[in-house]
Amino acid sequence: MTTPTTDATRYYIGLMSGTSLDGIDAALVALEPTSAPRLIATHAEPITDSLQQTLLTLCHAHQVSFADLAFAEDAFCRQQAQAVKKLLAQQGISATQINAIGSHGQTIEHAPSGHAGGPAYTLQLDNPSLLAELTGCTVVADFRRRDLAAGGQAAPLAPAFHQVIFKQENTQQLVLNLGGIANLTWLPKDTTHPIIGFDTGPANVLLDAWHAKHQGGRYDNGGAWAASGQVDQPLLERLLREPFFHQPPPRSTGRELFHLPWLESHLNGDEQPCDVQATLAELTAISIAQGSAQLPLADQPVTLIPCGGGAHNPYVMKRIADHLPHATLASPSHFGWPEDWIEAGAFAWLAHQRLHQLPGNVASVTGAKGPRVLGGVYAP
Ligand SMILES: Nc1ncnc2c1ncn2[C@@H]1O[C@H](COP(=O)(O)OP(=O)(O)OP(=O)(O)O)[C@@H](O)[C@H]1O
Ligand SMILES: CC(=O)N[C@H]1[C@@H]2OC[C@@H](O2)[C@@H](O)[C@@H]1O[C@H](C)C(=O)O
Repeated sequence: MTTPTTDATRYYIGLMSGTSLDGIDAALVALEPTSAPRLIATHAEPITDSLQQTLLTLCHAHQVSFADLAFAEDAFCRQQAQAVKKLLAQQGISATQINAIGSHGQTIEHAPSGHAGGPAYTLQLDNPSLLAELTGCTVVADFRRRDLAAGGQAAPLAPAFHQVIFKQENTQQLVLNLGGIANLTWLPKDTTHPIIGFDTGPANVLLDAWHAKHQGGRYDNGGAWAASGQVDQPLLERLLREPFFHQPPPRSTGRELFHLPWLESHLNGDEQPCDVQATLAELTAISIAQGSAQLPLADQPVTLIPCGGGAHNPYVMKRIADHLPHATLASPSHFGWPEDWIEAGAFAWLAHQRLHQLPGNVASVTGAKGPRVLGGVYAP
């Protein structure tokens, strides 16, 4: 992360806070006309327990007051600004050297097929006007809704960036993001096939929630608790009946489907908690394997690039590797992108795409009618 920059270097900051609600990731990225995006520096701003609770409540609320929404948005935006300021201070860079911040915002609800017959929507809590004011930087935000307006799922958006940073000639690659939700990006060997990418289902969102309920703390470190349990096969089969797992791509999902009450509605009540955790790890692995089986050429050798916080969970990674015997693992760090910084990096790159009037989506991934320039620009 210390490669020298040149005069033509353009700095962007990507801000991402995902479904795990664990923190705001800020990535400083150098984008030069002739080379691949480079990660220069990073800062993770933890989301305080109280803001995490507020956001969780919003995600699962049936009714929300405007005042609560405004309170959460303001608190979230101020933590984003903190993240930017710390990143800049750490690098001795001024706001004027930043071309733009790409702000994903916090997804509160994602309903790409609408709800109860209503219009499709995806809702990210974000206040790009305030962020521009607090940081003095141009902010690009609202990346998902243009893809949705063009008939797409609005997610996942990272596949375009995966192609930019990972693509190698004559190699079939599968990028796996193990966040709250897991998603796959298939980068085909040749250009006769389009890129495919989709959410496969829950990953840490359920593992974290079940662990918090029974063990406390934010996550099952290393998957040790899951490893102490036995997979409950009948429970696994009941969970796998969920129609989302059987949908063809394009598909995307979130906390609105995969939450603790969803899990609890499938329990008999006599399960050992550690066995449920082992079953959730297995559900993550099997739904990824089933997703990969939906891809063309799925049984041929493939390079699997694991990203996201779940890549730090050796138990889940072992279960995935066992279900994908044709895959050879390659660390994203070999490509200059450590696993925890790819999504934030993607939003820096998406901001650059927006400022240059270039498309941010991949229509073959999201199902949109075509490539679209994503996001709105907020001047400093
Ligand atoms: N050492 C570890 N052991 C087990 N799990 C871990 C470890 N480190 C991180 N994780 C998991 O990774 C999660 C954070 O992952 P990440 O930051 O990729 O999620 P996210 O970006 O919020 O999700 P999404 O990609 O769905 O938006 C934590 O909540 C935890 O479940
Ligand atoms: C609606 C939404 O916020 N979706 C997230 C979530 O987290 C992982 C997965 O579900 C992916 O679809 C997406 O995020 C990444 C950054 C994406 O758009 O590629």
